[in-house]
Amino acid sequence: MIEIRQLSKIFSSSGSQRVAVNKIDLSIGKGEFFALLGPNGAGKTTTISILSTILKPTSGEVKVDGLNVVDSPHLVRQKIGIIFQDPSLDDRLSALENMEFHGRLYGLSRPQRMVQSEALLKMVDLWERRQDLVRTFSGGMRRRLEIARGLMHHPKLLILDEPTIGLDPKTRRTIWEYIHLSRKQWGMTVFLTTHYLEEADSADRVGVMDEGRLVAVDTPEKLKKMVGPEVIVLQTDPDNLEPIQNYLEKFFGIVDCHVDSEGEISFPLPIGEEGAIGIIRKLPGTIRAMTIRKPDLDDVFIQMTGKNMALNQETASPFHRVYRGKL
Ligand SMILES: Nc1ncnc2c1ncn2[C@@H]1O[C@H](COP(=O)(O)OP(=O)(O)OP(=O)(O)O)[C@@H](O)[C@H]1O
Repeated sequence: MIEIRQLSKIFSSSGSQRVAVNKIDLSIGKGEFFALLGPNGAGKTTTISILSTILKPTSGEVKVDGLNVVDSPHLVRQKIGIIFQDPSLDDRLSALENMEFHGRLYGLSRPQRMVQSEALLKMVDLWERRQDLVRTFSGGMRRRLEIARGLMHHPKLLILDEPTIGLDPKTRRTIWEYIHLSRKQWGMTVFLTTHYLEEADSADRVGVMDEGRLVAVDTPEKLKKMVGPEVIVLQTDPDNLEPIQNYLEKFFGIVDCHVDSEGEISFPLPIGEEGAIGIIRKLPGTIRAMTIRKPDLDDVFIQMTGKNMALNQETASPFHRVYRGKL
C-alpha cells in the first residue's frame, strides 16, 4: 500500500538547512497497521505530510497504492483519510454538516453521504448529537467526529498523526475500537504516529524514528526481544547515578542505561550473569528499590537512540516483579 524509497526532506530557511527526513526506506502492506514512534522533532509529521501530498519530498520516491504522491496528488488524496494532530473541524457547523461537507469534497452522491453519515455517526455515538454545533462538543466528542469524518469516503489508507493525544484512556480505547472495526470491514491500512507506547504495541509493525532516520522496523515482539529478556530498574540517590553507570560499564559492559534526575536507573539484565541480586550487591552506594520487568518499546527506543520515549505513559509494564527494602 505504501512504498517509500530513499525519502529525504530538507527545510531551508534564512540560509540554514534542517534535515527533517533522512533517506528512509519503508514498505507497508495492504491492511497492515503500522506505527511510527519517535520523540518530538523526529520527522514523523514531515513523513506523513509527504505521504498525504501536503509536502513534496526533497528527494526519493513515495507511492501510495502504486501512485506516485508527486505525480498524482489528487488520485492519492482520494485513497487516503487523514486525522491531524490539530483539530480541523468547522466548529460553526453541526456534526452532520461537517460530515456532509467532507462527503461533497470527496464527490460522494447524496444517498451515499446520507448512508455513510448515519452509519459512522452511530459508530462513534454521535448520531443523537448530529444537529448540535461542534463548538458545543467536548474534546473527546470532537476527536470521535474527526475519526468518523476521516472514514466517510472509505479510505484505503488511514493516516493518523497522534490522534489520541490529550484524551482520557476511555476515549482513546473507544477511538481504537472504531478504527479496528473499519479495518475489519474494508481491509483499511493504518499508518499511525504516536507517543503512546501501548498504542504502538498493538500495531503489526513499529518503526522507530530519530533525528530523521528510521533506526529500526519490526514487530513489537521482535523489537523488544532485541533489548534482552528482562530490564532492571533501580532507585538510588541522584548523586549515586554516575558511579553506578561507570561501574556497570566497567564490569558488565552495559552502556544502554537510562537515568532520570530523581535517582532512577534502568538497564537490560545481562544474559548469563549471576542474576540481578548478585549485580546489585556489588554496586556502589545505596539501592533503595529494584524492579525487574519485561522490556517495553521505551527500552527499545533507549537502546536504539540513547534517549527516553516514555512520555504520557499511564501505567508501568504489567509484567514486573518489585523488590523493596534492604538488598
Ligand atoms: N516547515 C518547516 N520549516 C522548517 N523546519 C521544519 C518545518 N517543519 C518541520 N521542521 C523541522 O523538521 C524536524 C522534524 O519535524 P516534525 O514535525 O516532522 O517532527 P515530529 O516527529 O512530527 O515531531 P512532533 O512529535 O513534535 O510532532 C524538526 O526539527 C522541525 O523543527
